[in-house]
Amino acid sequence: MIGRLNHVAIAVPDLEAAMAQYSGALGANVGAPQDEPDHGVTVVFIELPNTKIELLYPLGDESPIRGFLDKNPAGGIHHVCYEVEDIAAAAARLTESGARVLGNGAPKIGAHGKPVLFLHPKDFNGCLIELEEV
Ligand SMILES: CC[C@H](C(=O)O)C(=O)SCCNC(=O)CCNC(=O)[C@H](O)C(C)(C)COP(=O)(O)OP(=O)(O)OC[C@H]1O[C@@H](n2cnc3c(N)ncnc32)[C@H](O)[C@@H]1OP(=O)(O)O
Ligand SMILES: [Co+2]
Repeated sequence: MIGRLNHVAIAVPDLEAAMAQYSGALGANVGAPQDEPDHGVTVVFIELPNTKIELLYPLGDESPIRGFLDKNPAGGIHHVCYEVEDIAAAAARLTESGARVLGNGAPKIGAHGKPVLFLHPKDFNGCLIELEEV
């Protein structure tokens, strides 16, 4: 069911500083900040030859990553995103297996304009998983 690794997301306490590190010290191709108010984050994508890095910074008072940054003030790996062909079928299979699909269970449109959903980290070895339909 899960396919390619679409991105690895890193929550950062200072978006500009993280962008400068990736473009400067790491010499990577860093995109422009993208506000995603429906998700409570500002994202920056860094294109790599085989996947992407997604820098995450809180947007608004209700950001779902605020708690993560409170616990990890220097930042940290926040989630991994796997691609799936059929997100509804994936959600049904995962729910059937006893995994928790976060939110109201319905996919939202993510940063790439595709449906995404999230699985509770406690159900997957402490790893927050995002699925993106491609
Ligand atoms: C524009 C979309 C973009 C895209 O790629 O398209 C995105 O990726 S948007 C990314 C931001 N959105 C989300 O992360 C939505 C899903 N996340 C959530 O609903 C919450 O973050 C949640 C429920 C995973 C955690 O919320 P919160 O931290 O407020 O709750 P708790 O403190 O109760 O956490 C419960 C438990 O989980 C541990 N935790 C929290 N976040 C993570 C994490 N990223 N990775 C691993 N573990 C995590 C937290 O420490 C708690 O553990 P405990 O042992 O009980 O203390
Ligand atoms: Co993501």
